Amino acid sequence: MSAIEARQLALTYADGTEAVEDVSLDIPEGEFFGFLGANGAGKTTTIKMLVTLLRPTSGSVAVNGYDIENSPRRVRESIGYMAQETSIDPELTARENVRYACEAYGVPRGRRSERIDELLDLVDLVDVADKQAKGFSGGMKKRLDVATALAHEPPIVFLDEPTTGLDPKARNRLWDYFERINDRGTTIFLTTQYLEEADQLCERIGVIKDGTIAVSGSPAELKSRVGGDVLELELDDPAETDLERAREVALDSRLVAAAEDVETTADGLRVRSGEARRYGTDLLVSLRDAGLSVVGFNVRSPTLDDVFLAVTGEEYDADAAGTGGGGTDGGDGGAEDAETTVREASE
Ligand SMILES: Nc1ncnc2c1ncn2[C@@H]1O[C@H](COP(=O)(O)OP(=O)(O)OP(=O)(O)O)[C@@H](O)[C@H]1O
Repeated sequence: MSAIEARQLALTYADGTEAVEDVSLDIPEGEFFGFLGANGAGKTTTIKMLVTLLRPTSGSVAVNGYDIENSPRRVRESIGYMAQETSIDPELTARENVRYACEAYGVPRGRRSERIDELLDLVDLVDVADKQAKGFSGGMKKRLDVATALAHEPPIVFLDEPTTGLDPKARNRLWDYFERINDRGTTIFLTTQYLEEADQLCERIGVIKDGTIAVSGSPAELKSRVGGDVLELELDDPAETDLERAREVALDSRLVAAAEDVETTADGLRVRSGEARRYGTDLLVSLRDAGLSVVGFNVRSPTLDDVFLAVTGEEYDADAAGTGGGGTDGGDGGAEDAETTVREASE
C-alpha cells in the first residue's frame, strides 16, 4: 500500500489563484520524500490538502489508505504534521506541551508518561523538560514541535520547512532526528528551502513548478539528468558584452549541445556538459583567443541547485520565504537561533 497516493490534485483559492493545478504523487511506506519548489509554487497548499486542512477543488488523495474527503478523521489520526508556524504554547513547559499533544492525539492514559519521556529523549530536551518553552531558542522550539507532531507514533509525518531560519548546527541536529524517525519505518514528507537538506535526507524528490510536478526521482537520478558536469568560469571584471561574447564562444565549442546548457553568471559562465572534464580546457583556449581573460575555472559534479535551475529556469531561492533574512546557507542564521536562552546541560 502507498503511504500517500494523490491523483490530479488541484486547488484554486477563492480569489482565483490556481495554487495547485495537477499534482499526482505515489509515496511508498517508509520513504523519505522531499517536495521542492520556489516560493509560491504550491508546496504548503499541497501539504495542507494532504493533511485535510484544505479541501481540494478536484482530484483525490488517500493517506494511509484513507480517503481525505470521506475519512478525514482517520487521516488525521494516522499522521503527524509540523506546520511552518510553531504549535507549541510558550507558557507551558516542554513536558506540558508534549503531554498536551499526547492528550490531544489520544495516546492511552496508561501509556502517556512513558511516551512523554520517550519523546523528550528523542529530541534531547530531557534536561530542560520542566522549563517554559518561551525561553527556548529557535532550534529547541522546532525540536519541541517535532516531538509534539510525533506524540501518537504516526506512520506518516509531514514536515513543512522544519528547519527554516535555524543555524547549521541546529539544522543538523534536526536532520539526525528525522533520519532516526525514518529509520524506524516512518514515512516522511518534507518541504524545505534548503536543497542541501533534501539532498542529504531524501530518497526521492519531487519538484513542483506552476502547480504541477515538473520532475521527480532520487537525488542521484535528478543530478544525472543534468547531463554531465558543471563547468564554471570567471572572467576578469567582465562587461555585459564580454559575458555575451563568452557565451557565444561556449556555444560554438564542442562542449555544448544545447543553448540552455550555457548561462551567464554575474562574472562569467556556467556550462553544463557531459564533456566538461575532457574539453573544458579547450574552451579556455578559445576564450583567450577571443581576447577574454579567464581568472577562475572549476569543473564539478552537479548539485540539486543545478537540477533546480535546469528544471525551472530559476535559482532555488532560499532567502525570500519570509523568515526575516539570513544567508542562503544559513550563514548568520539569526541570533535568535543560537541555543543560548536556555542552555542544555550537554552543551
Ligand atoms: N489563502 C490564500 N488565498 C489566495 N492565494 C493564496 C492563499 N494561500 C496561498 N496563496 C497563493 O497560492 C500560491 C501557492 O502558495 P503556497 O503557499 O502553497 O506556496 P509555497 O510553495 O508553499 O510557497 P512558500 O515557499 O512561500 O511557502 C501562491 O501564489 C500564493 O500567493
